Amino acid sequence: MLDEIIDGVRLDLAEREQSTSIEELKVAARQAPDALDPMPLFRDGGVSVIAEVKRSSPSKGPLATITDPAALAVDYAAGGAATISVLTEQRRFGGSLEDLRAVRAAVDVPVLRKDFIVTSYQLWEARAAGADLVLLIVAALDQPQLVGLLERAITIGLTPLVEVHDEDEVDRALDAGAQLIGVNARNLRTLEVDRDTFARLAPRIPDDVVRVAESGVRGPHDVFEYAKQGAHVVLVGETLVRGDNPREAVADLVAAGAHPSLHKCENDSHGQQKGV
Ligand SMILES: O=P(O)(O)OC[C@@H](O)[C@@H](O)c1c[nH]c2ccccc12
Repeated sequence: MLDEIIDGVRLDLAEREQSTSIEELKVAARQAPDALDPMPLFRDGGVSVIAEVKRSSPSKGPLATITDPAALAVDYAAGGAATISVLTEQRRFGGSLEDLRAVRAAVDVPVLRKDFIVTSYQLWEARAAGADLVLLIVAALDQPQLVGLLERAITIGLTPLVEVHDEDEVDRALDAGAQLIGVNARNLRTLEVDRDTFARLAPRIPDDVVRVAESGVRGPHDVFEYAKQGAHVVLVGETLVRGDNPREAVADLVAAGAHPSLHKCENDSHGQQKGV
């Protein structure tokens, strides 16, 4: 599935490159407000929630009718989301840069461009649209591409969230210098979710790196479990867009990640709970 998605992404990209030059994007990026840094909040005890604006998925088709992505993002932020993720991939996820711009204009928290990034043109697009973070998927990139895009993202002022799904990808992310690593429970090749992925890979990620547990979070219980396994951040899409009160749903997830028994001083060096 990943290769097909990326083929589509490249076709759409070629079209946008026809209408907007990278120079134009650089001008727009310089005019954008300074990027926000999400890292201090992510490192700040408790478990932060990244709430995602997600219209469709390749595995499930349409998830929800989101008529107003900005209003949804405002609800997420009111519920305590530390960052809003916006899917901008069009063909399989039904997203757009328009959604990203609308969300950016509506909230004060950092915004993540969630897409299949393969060229620096997309990084400039993200910054020009007001994004603060970008996703870089290790499985979609060879090592020189990953290193190049990661360094370029940082130069542009973007915080890269580097996504991994197995041991080898964790090592590649660390070698590239990633400071923010997302473990995706969903295998993007088969689209299957395995919630044990995070627990397996987390011990490989050093404590000074921020660990994000991505995908398959059904509710507060999963946040609590991921927190016990050493997650600093959880990224949640489907559960939030399908529910009927996104503000409360985010607040419940935030509360689960702030549970007193998860307090940092009770954690050992891998963030695993001691004796509880
Ligand atoms: O809807 P879920 O299962 O809560 O998952 C959210 C997010 O992790 C998922 O959308 C995602 C993770 N990595 C991606 C890469 C591309 C597109 C989408 C994703």
